[in-house]
Amino acid sequence: MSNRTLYVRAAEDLRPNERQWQAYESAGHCVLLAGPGSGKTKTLTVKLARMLSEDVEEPRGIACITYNNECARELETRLDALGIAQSRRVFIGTVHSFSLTQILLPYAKVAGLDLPDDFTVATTRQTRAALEIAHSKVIGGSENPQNWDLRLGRHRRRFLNRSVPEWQDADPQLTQLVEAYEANLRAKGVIDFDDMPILALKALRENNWLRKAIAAKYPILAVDEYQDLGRALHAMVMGLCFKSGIRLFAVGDVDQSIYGFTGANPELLRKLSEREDVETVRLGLNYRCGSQIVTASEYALGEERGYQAPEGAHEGTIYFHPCTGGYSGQARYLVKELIPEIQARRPDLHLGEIAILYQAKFIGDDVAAAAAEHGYAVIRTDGNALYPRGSRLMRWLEQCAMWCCGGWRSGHPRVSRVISEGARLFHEVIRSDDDHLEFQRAVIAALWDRREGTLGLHDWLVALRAELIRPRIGMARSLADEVETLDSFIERLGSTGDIDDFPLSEFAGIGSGLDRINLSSLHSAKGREFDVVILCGAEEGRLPRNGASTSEVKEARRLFYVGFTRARHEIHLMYGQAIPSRFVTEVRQRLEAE
Ligand SMILES: Nc1ncnc2c1ncn2[C@@H]1O[C@H](COP(=O)(O)OP(=O)(O)OP(=O)(O)O)[C@@H](O)[C@H]1O
Repeated sequence: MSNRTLYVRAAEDLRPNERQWQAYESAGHCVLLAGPGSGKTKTLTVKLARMLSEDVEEPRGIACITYNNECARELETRLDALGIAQSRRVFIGTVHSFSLTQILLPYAKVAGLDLPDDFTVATTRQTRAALEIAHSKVIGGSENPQNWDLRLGRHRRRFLNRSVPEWQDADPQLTQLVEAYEANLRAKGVIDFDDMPILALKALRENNWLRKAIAAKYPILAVDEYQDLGRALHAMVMGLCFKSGIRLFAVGDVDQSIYGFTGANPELLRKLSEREDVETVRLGLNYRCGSQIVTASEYALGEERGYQAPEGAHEGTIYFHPCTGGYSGQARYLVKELIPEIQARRPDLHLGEIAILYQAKFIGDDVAAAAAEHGYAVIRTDGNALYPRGSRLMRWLEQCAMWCCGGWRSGHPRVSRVISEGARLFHEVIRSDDDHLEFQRAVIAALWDRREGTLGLHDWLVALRAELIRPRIGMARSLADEVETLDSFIERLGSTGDIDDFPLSEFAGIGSGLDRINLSSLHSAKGREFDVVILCGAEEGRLPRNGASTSEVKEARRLFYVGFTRARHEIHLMYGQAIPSRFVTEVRQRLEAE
């Protein structure tokens, strides 16, 4: 099927929804504002496919930016279904990777950023060391220098323009710490994560030709999850879209803003939508959640938004589970009683359609331990996951594993896909057709001899690292931190590591995810959907936290709302019976009063 047929067919779903169709037909800057499950991402992806085919001529393309690697992963999957993959014409990724790969790596030198020619991305070890040295110089004392990490980041993101007097005056000690820290990084020839958008913005601001160059390559910029993207991206959008002619298609929801602690400000989206030169479209239907869940979601948010389920939608059910025994008691109840009960009631449901969401990773530890004890396979997406689920390198290795464990026979995934994704990952070193051919041969040779699900994952990864990754990584500057992720995972699997080695087939299963329960932090569940959502640890002290300020309580409430609205058919709220979260209590009381 041609790409055009794919998106034209997908667009037919949008046609009955007048407002989705309006956004699909928009010709200028467009901002789509809407609640959970309203089809923002769906409309964005179909519109993107259309714009790529009808509005942008080769070799020009489209850049699509989203909040984190998880969201980028979701977008890539959805665009893939429309026949669109990352390519020279299509950028899909975070604002950090856009800044690094589209602005800093190609243009840092000519843009006068004063970075060493061969700068790379700092590893965690390097950033920690740089902070330690800066701390001993500027602050001193016996406290842990890493305690300053959050404040340091916030200060850097707050002052995107350092030529204002407040940069020196607002908090002189913190400014000195930032300057010493950055000087230490530069002395090592590296930049860190926060540097990426900050330096990219600086380069764009100071070089009109650079804005034109980006506009020439990407005449259209799409942004998903705008409410969480922070001030640097907003400033880039202002410059690129409203001064340099790039057309904007942005989607977001102020009520789902959950990254205030990193400096995101939902007001920026509101302001954008109020501009006269922007067509703002608001969607009102929630296609994801059953009608009861849609109604209750407004109780969860504590605001009336008037969202509705489409006519004929299923009802959906909200369950309350007061528990005893702390988080481990909730985890035991969950795997011993609740999940078996759901499986008995709905024998056709894949475990991959169930998500257990929580606010803190240590709750995930309890759930993971209980699940392991009862023989449930899980996929974790939180700070204690085996490896960061958003890692592009690990994701590619998962695909390689799927190919070795049967994909070579079934075509899921196809070898051409494994090769093209790998080539994109190593795009800095695979430049010519010959490079590509050589890479293709190396991938096939490395995987062909290892098509056996019972192989130990540790040795399999060590071999692929040696044959495919190490020979290319030296020149792939954008992948330095990814390799650190792989190295530390291999170390953890090794004989002195803290996790037992496991068979390749299990690793491949992580890639496909069908028969594994999803364990995820509430933050990482953003943008995703599941048939059954179990929100555990929904209690006072945790959601919201003890001592939370008014704005933190509001953000905790939005986080609860995001978790609540991931569910299609069932949402289960689980909490210590003596201390249900005030948000749970409100949902319950308002449902009882109906
Ligand atoms: N017009 C439509 N007709 C039928 N289903 C739709 C339509 N629009 C969206 N959907 C379905 O609704 C669900 C939610 O869509 P999507 O994930 O795009 O919403 P969203 O607004 O991005 O959600 P969130 O903000 O909660 O992440 C998806 O399963 C999608 O396929």
